[in-house]
Amino acid sequence: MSTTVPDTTLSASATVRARVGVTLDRATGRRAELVTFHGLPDGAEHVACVLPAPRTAADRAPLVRLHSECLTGDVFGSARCDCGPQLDEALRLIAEEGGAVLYLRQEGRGIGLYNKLDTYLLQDRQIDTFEANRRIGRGADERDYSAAAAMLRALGLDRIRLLTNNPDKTAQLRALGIDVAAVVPTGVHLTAENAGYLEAKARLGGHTLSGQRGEVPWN
Ligand SMILES: Nc1nc2c(ncn2[C@@H]2O[C@H](COP(=O)(O)OP(=O)(O)OP(=O)(O)O)[C@@H](O)[C@H]2O)c(=O)[nH]1
Ligand SMILES: [Zn+2]
Repeated sequence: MSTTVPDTTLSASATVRARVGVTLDRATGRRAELVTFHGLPDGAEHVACVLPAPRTAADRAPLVRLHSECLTGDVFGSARCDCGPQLDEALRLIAEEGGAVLYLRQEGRGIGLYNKLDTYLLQDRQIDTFEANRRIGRGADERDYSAAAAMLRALGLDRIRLLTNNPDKTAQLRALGIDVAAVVPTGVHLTAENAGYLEAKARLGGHTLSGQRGEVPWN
């Protein structure tokens, strides 16, 4: 699913507003910093969760996940999608070697929570996840990652390894001047309930769902 690739010349800059220490009891038990920003291009309250590199970590680009908000999956643990397990996986992997999760307030691939829930009603009638967005007059995927690029720059993370199965994230970040040195696939968190959704993402959205671990150099 390719969205509009942003123009690098429009690439916004942001600065760090606050760094707040927290312990991530649910996912890892590790200390982390929640970072807020001034000047994000879309005005949304995106937040970065930064985990320091353990002393033993190899000297390589930090691991980063762009996680789009999914209240149903992340908070309630809905099995309609794979977001909750992906977030926990990202926090675990990033705690092991250092890096950041950017928690992006892009609920429903950018259409918002109520609209996403409306599309769930359509999906209950066998309409796929992308077509359901279109049926309510919205884009299949309305996300752009300009704010994410600005956050990475403000954190000094210009060169990263990106944890994703979504090629659009990599393409957009690169167009915005972030050096994505490698792509690390996320696991495939398949359930009976999310099988159709994952199949549509692979077939229509170009997501790689090999289930393979191991990073792919990006060039
Ligand atoms: N509109 C819509 N949004 C959904 C649906 N299921 C999950 N989402 C949203 O999709 C976003 C997660 O995007 P995904 O495409 O699953 O994954 P991704 O983050 O783009 O890609 P990965 O990095 O590989 O995980 C979150 O904002 C979810 O709220 C759905 O059926 N319809
Ligand atoms: Zn989800």
